Amino acid sequence: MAAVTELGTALRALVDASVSTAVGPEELRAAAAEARRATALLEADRRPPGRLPPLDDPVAFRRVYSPVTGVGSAVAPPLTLRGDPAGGVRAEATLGLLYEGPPGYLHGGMSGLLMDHLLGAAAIHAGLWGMTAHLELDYRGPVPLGVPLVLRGWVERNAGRRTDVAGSIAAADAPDRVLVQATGIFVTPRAEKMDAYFATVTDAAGRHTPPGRPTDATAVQP
Ligand SMILES: CCCCCCCCCCCCCC(=O)SCCNC(=O)CCNC(=O)[C@H](O)C(C)(C)COP(=O)(O)OP(=O)(O)OC[C@H]1O[C@@H](n2cnc3c(N)ncnc32)[C@H](O)[C@@H]1OP(=O)(O)O
Repeated sequence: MAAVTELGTALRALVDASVSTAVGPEELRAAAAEARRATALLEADRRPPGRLPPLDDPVAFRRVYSPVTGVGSAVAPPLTLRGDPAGGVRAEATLGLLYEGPPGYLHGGMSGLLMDHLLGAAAIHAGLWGMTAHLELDYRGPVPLGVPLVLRGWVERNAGRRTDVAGSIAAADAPDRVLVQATGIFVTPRAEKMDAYFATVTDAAGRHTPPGRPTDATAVQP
């Protein structure tokens, strides 16, 4: 885990530098050569899609390469999710130029990614694992880059396999002024869909590890 985190941290610094650098073409080409060397090192042994990395824990929903929370991911902020005393889950983040949409502000699609994850995590936190069936966002104000943000997700209601969830993004110093408001419907797939989607998913040891067991609400830190 330390090595995965070390590489993820180094890659995030690299990616951030690559989108904010003002150096000339010679330095860019030298950096590209270094990046290709690192890629060749990592390509020596790769896993196929559907086989979880050894450090993933499907019961705790630990995904080390998640594009949102993965400590080993170059593109994840990465967010740390916590149980919110006000209900649901929350995370704090300060996002950089990698995620820029309008100059100085967060790309709207990135808000969608983050909200999808927060809402899904809120459902899981309540013991209601499901896949995103519907996600709707209201963009009420641009989300600034380089400023601490607070992201929240909470369950509104549940009926059978369907869970209605909501969430928000706001600046940490103005948490009541919602910049992005999200609502979503998460559905636990019917059994035949679960089988069709996840029949071949295994952990690193080759054991079948489909997501979504009823007790899977364990990953949020207190
Ligand atoms: C706290 C822990 C930390 C966790 C960390 C990890 C967090 C990870 C977070 C990751 C987050 C990211 C997560 C991701 O990225 S999930 C990836 C993106 N999502 C998908 O790929 C899902 C694709 N869709 C499907 O496979 C199916 O449509 C599903 C499985 C969703 C439903 O197919 P299924 O055949 O099983 O369902 P059903 O048709 O019997 O319907 C059942 C009920 O649902 C209602 N319904 C269905 N669809 C809609 C709709 N569009 N609007 C409104 N309602 C809808 C429907 O009316 C019915 O309600 P009712 O009539 O019974 O009342």
